[in-house]
Amino acid sequence: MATLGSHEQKHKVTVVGSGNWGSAIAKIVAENTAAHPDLFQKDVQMWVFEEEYQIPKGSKHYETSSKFSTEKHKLTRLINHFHENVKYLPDVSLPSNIIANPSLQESVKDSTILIFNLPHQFISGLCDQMKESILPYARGISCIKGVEVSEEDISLFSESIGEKLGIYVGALSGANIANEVAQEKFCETTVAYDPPPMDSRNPTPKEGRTPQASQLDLTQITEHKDSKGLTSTVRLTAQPADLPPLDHELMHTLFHRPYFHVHVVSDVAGVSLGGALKNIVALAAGFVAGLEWGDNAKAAIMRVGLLEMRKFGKMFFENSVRTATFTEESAGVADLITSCSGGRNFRCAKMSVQRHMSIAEVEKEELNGQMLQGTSTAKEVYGFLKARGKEGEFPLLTSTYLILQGEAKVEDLPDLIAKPNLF
Ligand SMILES: NC(=O)c1ccc[n+]([C@@H]2O[C@H](COP(=O)([O-])OP(=O)(O)OC[C@H]3O[C@@H](n4cnc5c(N)ncnc54)[C@H](O)[C@@H]3O)[C@@H](O)[C@H]2O)c1
Ligand SMILES: O=P(O)(O)OC[C@H](O)CO
Repeated sequence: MATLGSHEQKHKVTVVGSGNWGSAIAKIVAENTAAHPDLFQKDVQMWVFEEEYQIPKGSKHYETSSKFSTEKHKLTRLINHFHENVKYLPDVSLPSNIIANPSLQESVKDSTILIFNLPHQFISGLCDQMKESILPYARGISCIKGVEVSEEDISLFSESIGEKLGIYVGALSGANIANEVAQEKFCETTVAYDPPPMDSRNPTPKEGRTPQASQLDLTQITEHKDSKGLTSTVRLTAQPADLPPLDHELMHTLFHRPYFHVHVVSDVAGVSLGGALKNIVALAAGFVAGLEWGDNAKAAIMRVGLLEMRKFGKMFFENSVRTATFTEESAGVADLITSCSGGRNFRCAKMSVQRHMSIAEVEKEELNGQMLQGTSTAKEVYGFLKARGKEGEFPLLTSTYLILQGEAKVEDLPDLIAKPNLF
């Protein structure tokens, strides 16, 4: 338990996102804010992308609550009434101090800790919508497993969210299938948090805002090495001294549970890349499982996949990534193993081969609104590699994308990964 002394102010926590993992993480942090009233405000805001939902026949609430089972209701209303995310994390009780909120601006207001947890394709637009509503000294953690890619560049979501919002953002990733975590089955995770040091001798007001006097003193330009090793200047606002310091110990206190063991590290690039790239490898593992090639074939895919993940980190994030993260942390090899065993990417890829259906059709049929991240990440990473003529150096990542596109066959995977020059 953290003993951080007594502080006048407490951290307010918001989870931006309420899907399968968003709801499970909200459960964890709400348990911890309730357990540590010296550090945190008890209530946790959870921003919900509002939709109408009808309790399905067969669900336990269908029999007991006729008011809600006969027609559609707003998902926020259902979550706050039943203390359960009936659509995205059904049959798991959520603590009553989680407040489902359909207003993004309202839910992030006054929060000192923002946890970003939603499918990666939506985050950029949401940052624009919340920019003016957040505290300048908020800090963030991205639980998003993906990378932001264009043909010109690749960046970590922690960094791109941080740049858009003008705050520091770390990352959380690990071998964490949400349903298992929510049922409080033991697992580990990795939190990466490494904010640039603030120099209290050099305060600089933040442009474009009208800061209050206390903020004026705390905002400054600080030198920072980004995940590509480039030194840039960032404007950061220090948190007020009467808030508990947001350091590794506090991060541990916020996320650690008896069933959810947290290791806090500084390698944001390694933790983020592990979470993003393993989703592509899990698709490939699902493809060979769909052909019933057995565990040895899957192990071969995972071995090659892990090597390509490490190589990708070395090649494009050489100055920041700690390659041992891929083999030593939950966010690396452990996540790869669990994702290639029971993850959604693995399961849907396997079903697509078995049923001779596209993976998008399987996703729609099986996931009830949850979203695969591997398919879009495979496309984005392929585009990035191809623009650099590097696709042959990552034969597994490349062939997985070509299989998704119908341009290669699963049966050819052994040859494709053995002879990279085929690309
Ligand atoms: N589910 C898991 O087991 C798991 C575990 C660890 C990490 N992750 C990662 O966590 C992240 C979030 O995944 P998840 O499982 O919570 O999501 P999910 O797959 O359950 O996605 C559904 C969510 O997307 C939201 N959504 C739909 N349309 C939207 C829109 N237009 N704008 C904003 N939101 C919209 C829905 O409201 C819902 O909350 C992903 O990066 C994923 O890879 C997932
Ligand atoms: O279900 P997936 O494939 O999105 O994977 C879930 C988690 O990332 C596993 O750690």
